Amino acid sequence: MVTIPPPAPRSEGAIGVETVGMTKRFGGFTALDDVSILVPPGGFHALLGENGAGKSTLVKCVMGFYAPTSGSVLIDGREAEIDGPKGAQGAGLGMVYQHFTLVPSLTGAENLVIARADAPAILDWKSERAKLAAFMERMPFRLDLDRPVAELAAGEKQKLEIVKQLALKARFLILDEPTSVLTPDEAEEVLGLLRGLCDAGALSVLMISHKFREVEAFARSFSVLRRGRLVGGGTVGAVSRDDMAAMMVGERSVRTLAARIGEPEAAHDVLRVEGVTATDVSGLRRIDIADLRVRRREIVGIAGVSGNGQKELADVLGGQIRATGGRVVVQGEPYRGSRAESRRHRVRFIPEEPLRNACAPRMSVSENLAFRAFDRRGEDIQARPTFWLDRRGMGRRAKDLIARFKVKTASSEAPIATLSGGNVQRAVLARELTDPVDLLIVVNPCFGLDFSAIAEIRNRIVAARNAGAAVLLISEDLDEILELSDRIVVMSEGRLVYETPAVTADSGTIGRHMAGHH
Ligand SMILES: Nc1ncnc2c1ncn2[C@@H]1O[C@H](COP(=O)(O)OP(=O)(O)OP(=O)(O)O)[C@@H](O)[C@H]1O
Repeated sequence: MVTIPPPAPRSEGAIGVETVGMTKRFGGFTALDDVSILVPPGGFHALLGENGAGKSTLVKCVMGFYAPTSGSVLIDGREAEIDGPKGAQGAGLGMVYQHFTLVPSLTGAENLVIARADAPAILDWKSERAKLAAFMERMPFRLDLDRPVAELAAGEKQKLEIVKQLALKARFLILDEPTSVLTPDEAEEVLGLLRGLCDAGALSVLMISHKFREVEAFARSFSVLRRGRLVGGGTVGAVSRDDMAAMMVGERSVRTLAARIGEPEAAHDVLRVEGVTATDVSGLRRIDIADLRVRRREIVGIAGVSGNGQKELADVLGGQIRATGGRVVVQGEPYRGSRAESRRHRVRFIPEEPLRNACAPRMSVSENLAFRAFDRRGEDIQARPTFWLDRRGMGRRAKDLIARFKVKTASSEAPIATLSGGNVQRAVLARELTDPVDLLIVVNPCFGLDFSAIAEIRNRIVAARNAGAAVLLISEDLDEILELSDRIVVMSEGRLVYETPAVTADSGTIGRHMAGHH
């Protein structure tokens, strides 16, 4: 038999990438089990799966962050030895993450130059600029490279991340939920441009996404992972959305959103923010909140494009930064977000990026679940303090919460940082939502979660409201705000600029206020 050797590698244009029998074990746990996926040159392939399905593990094996337990990566049909991120870059592979990796204080041009592995110690800016200008001519993205990254909107930053990878000569790009920080319009633009590059044969894309709409609009083919195994896939358009969802979750049914029960109690303000002014650490961003009230049994949704002061408002309420003026009042008393005050008024705060902001990453799931009550007698957080850690009690409580909130973890003693993003989120919600709550403050609670986790978490928020909690929901996801809120307030440039009851809300009007047209 004559075997035909694969064609000699080309030095430009899209490359095809294939994983063959990829398996990755962490100790006794198999995160990835014999997964073979092909992205042809110029392909746009979506990788779907619930939180913890193994998507990140697969792409980390491709990028050389992890050495697979077995299996290999083929590039244009040839086996590739990728021994780390530098090797991946040399092989034409690039990755764009959910969160930005740019240096905020540097301009776009400076970021592009320092990203190069061969960046010289002393730069000849004139020649670098000329090279960059020539490179940008060939890009479909228009970007102002002279502005510091900190001043760019999220969509611009994401474009710059992509341009950076293309400048590093990526011919196969992995995108890990690239649109989670973008407005719908920005997402359309960025994905449309990438699809254009694929169609022109300049790039191949593998995109991790939880958004069916995006997958249907931009990807050509898809694969679905479930519990580390490849369980389905095919051509986009040939499979219905329901069938894709069924492949992701298997036999389980997904809950639909629980109904809101009872009316907000107009006479009972739980939270009042009165004339609060504050400035972020950089001193660049200022908020000025004239009057915000959240009542018992009410969800108030704060809508806004990322970076319009939502983070600073959350930081004031969470006690991370001090207000420079005005006051926050909870249940009629001044409130500064201390642990004692939050315990007394039963305030729970779920910040965004919970692994970074609400967990000790290297401590176990069990210890992280015990943060609220570890120094109290028994399991009641209102109880008197104790000096001894009750490890057995902590373990019992952790196992119970893990089961009730369906946290997927190898064990309650595993470091919480080893859990997938969605499962960290579930663990934090388990900790914050088990005891009675009077005021719940949540920031982007479903960021990066799959649709069944989203349904579950939104249900928990509505259940807290139905049980009488006042809920302040700060979210960049307008669909989430529209779905959950009783009342919607738009935040723009540090101020609350528009308010509407959710029943009569018009998303077009809200969108215009979000975009700064008041
Ligand atoms: N370094 C590690 N050590 C131990 N277990 C790990 C490690 N990294 C991942 N896992 C486990 O492997 C499984 C797959 O995780 P992975 O991050 O690949 O999921 P994912 O599909 O990307 O999820 P998400 O959508 O939540 O990001 C999870 O159960 C996770 O706990």
